[in-house]
Amino acid sequence: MTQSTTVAEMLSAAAGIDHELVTIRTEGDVLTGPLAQMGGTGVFASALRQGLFDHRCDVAVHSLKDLPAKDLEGLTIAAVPAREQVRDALCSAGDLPLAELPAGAKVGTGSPRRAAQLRLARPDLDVVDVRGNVGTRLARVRGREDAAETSTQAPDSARGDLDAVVLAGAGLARLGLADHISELLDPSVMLPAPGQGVLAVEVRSEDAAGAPLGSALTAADDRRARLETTAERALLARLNAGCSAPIGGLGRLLEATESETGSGAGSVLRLDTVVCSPDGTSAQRAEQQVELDAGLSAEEEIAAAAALGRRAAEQLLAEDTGLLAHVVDT
Ligand SMILES: NCc1[nH]cc(CCC(=O)O)c1CC(=O)O
Repeated sequence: MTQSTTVAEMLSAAAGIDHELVTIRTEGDVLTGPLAQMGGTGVFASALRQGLFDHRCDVAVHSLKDLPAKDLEGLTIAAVPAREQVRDALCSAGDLPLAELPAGAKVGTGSPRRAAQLRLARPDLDVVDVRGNVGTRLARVRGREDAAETSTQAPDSARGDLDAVVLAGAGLARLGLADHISELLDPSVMLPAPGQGVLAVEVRSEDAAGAPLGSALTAADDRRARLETTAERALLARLNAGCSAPIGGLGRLLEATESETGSGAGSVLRLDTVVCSPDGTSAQRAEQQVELDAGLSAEEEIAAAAALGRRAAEQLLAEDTGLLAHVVDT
């Protein structure tokens, strides 16, 4: 609701039109139990997409990370606004960083990707499955019991029973809860999910260009976020993996002045990836980059970003350590 309000206000101001917020409950909101066992991708996205097809709404606002990596006929991701905080955040009792959590500390996450990387970094931790919205998860941390929204008070048994939780920094930032962050985890320790921290504004394809929304959508699209997430999602698509797979991927656009290639005025798009065994005992990594020539058109840049994601996937598949077979349908 917070994300959708932000996007609705931005689009309606840019297009000079009114808007109405349409609330759609998704399976991901309603079903309980581990997210990883909910039958794969789309638990947050499918109901919103049906709302577009049914004309119950004209614009759907997703967390890009929750959208299946393959395009859906008839719908277009017409805008990818600028990325929020991309890192995962540790929220701990006493504000301890990950390295200083006591041995055996109970750390909550519902994400196989976060669980596996936590175990890789700290095999001694007790990683606990948690669900619920951000406030409910924060309230599981000792000393942060008051973080739960009053409307969603969890039972006492599920409050203050953990030493820490790991949540997306972006979600905390968007909800004004960033002061609960004890440490933003470095991507060398915890690679975020492909698409993390980025919203996807989806419309029926025939509405993507032209009045009244076309130019407002174009203005809302951020080149950096578009390129980085195109590479990240191409990785997932090529691996046939969804957001519940223990796979991290982070694209980074390094502008000409920051990139170390020293050639031309182009920028460099870099993609770091990790595939983890679900138990967090092993991991496979691939790093790839591509130079984006200053003369490329927007379409050519996007095609190069998608090729980068596929190349990283091919590298992971070629190395064939046996790990991928456990986490995706290859
Ligand atoms: N899977 C749920 C989900 N989808 C997007 C976010 C966070 C916001 C974002 O990454 O944009 C979250 C919650 C979380 O991961 O803690």
